[in-house]
Amino acid sequence: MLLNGLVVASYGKRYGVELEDGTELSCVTRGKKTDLACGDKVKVRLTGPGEGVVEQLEPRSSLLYRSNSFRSKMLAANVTQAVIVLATQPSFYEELLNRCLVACEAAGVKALIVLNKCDLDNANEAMLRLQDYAALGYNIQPLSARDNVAPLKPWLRGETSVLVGQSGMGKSTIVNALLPGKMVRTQEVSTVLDSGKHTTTAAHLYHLDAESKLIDSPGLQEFGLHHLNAEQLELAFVEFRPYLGKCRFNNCRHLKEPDCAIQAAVDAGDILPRRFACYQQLRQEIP
Ligand SMILES: Nc1nc2c(ncn2[C@@H]2O[C@H](COP(=O)(O)OP(=O)(O)OP(=O)(O)O)[C@@H](O)[C@H]2O)c(=O)[nH]1
Ligand SMILES: [Zn+2]
Repeated sequence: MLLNGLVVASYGKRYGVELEDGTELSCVTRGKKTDLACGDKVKVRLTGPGEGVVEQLEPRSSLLYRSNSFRSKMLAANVTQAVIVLATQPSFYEELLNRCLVACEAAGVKALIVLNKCDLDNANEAMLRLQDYAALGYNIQPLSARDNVAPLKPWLRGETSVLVGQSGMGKSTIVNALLPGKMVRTQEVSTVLDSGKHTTTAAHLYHLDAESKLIDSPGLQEFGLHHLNAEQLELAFVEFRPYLGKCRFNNCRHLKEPDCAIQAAVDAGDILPRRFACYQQLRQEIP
């Protein structure tokens, strides 16, 4: 008999799968397949007490992943929104923010930018840096998760959100504040220590309420986008869209080609040079 399940934890080769009655099974996949992500809907077969095997994967409404030339890593499936966590200190890498935004656009997932640690005194300066992203249409929520996580809650209602961000930005603090009493990350460290593994490979899905889910993913240091093709990449820069198809060459890469409409928009001040530079760097990573 096959049971409906939701992947709520991913530890490399093992998955935590929650059944409809709320119980959680420790599951493996058939053969060498390890292509499941937190948020995946699956069908499982019980193999023993608390154990099962994943037999089927349901179609996904979205899949967020990152990749370099060697491998790709799925971050979360069936999410409606990514919450990109930045902080006033340590200062965030704008390139990583852009890579996250591009991944969201390519996956058809909304992006919310959270600027955490706004209690620190360089908050205004950091908010100013983000105004350019507000102008592009992205929502930005200032936060001081250590003091009060309430301003984040309305954004999460009714959504399946994945938290992404560099280490040290405050993701654990946010998750713990949203799920008081669970001490989520701390608990994870101790269970994983037993197996001698690092915590950083595990992602977890939590129910905030009946309609809202939150997936906590390990801290990112890099965000490769090797899985995108040239067309997906240019479309993922939202401000490029009005100019696409207007270059002299219809296969223009917007790198050094003459009569490039994107370059012209940069020169006219309609596209930010920082975003254009980021595009060019990503474009060079694509064959
Ligand atoms: N001032 C201030 N510090 C905060 C805030 N939120 C988190 N911190 C601190 O920032 C540091 C990093 O926070 P974490 O929540 O561990 O960061 P993280 O993003 O989960 O990091 P990883 O676990 O490495 O992914 C800790 O010392 C927190 O106490 C905040 O709103 N204000
Ligand atoms: Zn061009």
